[in-house]
Amino acid sequence: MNIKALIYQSPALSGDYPDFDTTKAPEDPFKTFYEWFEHAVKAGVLEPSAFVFSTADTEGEPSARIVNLRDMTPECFIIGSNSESRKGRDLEGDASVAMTFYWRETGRQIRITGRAEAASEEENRKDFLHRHPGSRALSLTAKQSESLGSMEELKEGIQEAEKMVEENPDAFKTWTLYKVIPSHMEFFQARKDLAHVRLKYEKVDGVWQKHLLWP
Ligand SMILES: Cc1cc2nc3c(=O)[nH]c(=O)nc-3n(C[C@H](O)[C@H](O)[C@H](O)COP(=O)(O)O)c2cc1C
Repeated sequence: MNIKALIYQSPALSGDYPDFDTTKAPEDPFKTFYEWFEHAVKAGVLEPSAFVFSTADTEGEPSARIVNLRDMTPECFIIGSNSESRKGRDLEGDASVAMTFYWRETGRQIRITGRAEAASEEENRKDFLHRHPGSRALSLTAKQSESLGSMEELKEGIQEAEKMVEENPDAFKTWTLYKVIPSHMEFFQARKDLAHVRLKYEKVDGVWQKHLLWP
């Protein structure tokens, strides 16, 4: 097994990348995020809403996984998950999070750090009811990240939950929206000549400031 050889067979950062003119970047990083997201959708980036969501427990033990962005407001990014999962438990003890998007097709990375807050019960209930019945049933099994004995056990759990959703569509337990309020956002545009462009926004005294970073 020679993984190094395989790695060298797959060239990194070799696409036909768009320009990122930082002199025209908006003052508000949420606007930059929206522009980049819209560009990703138009450029045919696969699953642009999937990103790495990192948390840590109270001992500082890190943990990261892919989740989907569900929405964005002028102040926050919104994800949905199970409050009893590892990330849910981490967030109860330490609200610090990192979000990392990588869009291979456009050579773009976005890094966001900030704090996550759980939405109100009413917001969670509304969002839960908008979900696909299958996703609703899965989240009602409410055991995300616990050990699973077999795939049969999962199927039975889902069937039971489907019944529960049918009988009481208002039933929701642990489905939680988390709002990430960012303090830092960095936009990285890869370039073939390796003069990658990095623009970092930082919130200082409530005002976004931006500056370039060495690649
Ligand atoms: C493409 C993709 C999208 C996912 N989206 C979500 C999501 O939006 N919410 C979620 O809780 N888990 C999502 N997952 C599952 C998580 O990666 C993870 O397995 C799960 O949330 C348990 O993580 P935890 O034990 O660290 O809390 C997704 C997985 C993949 C591969």
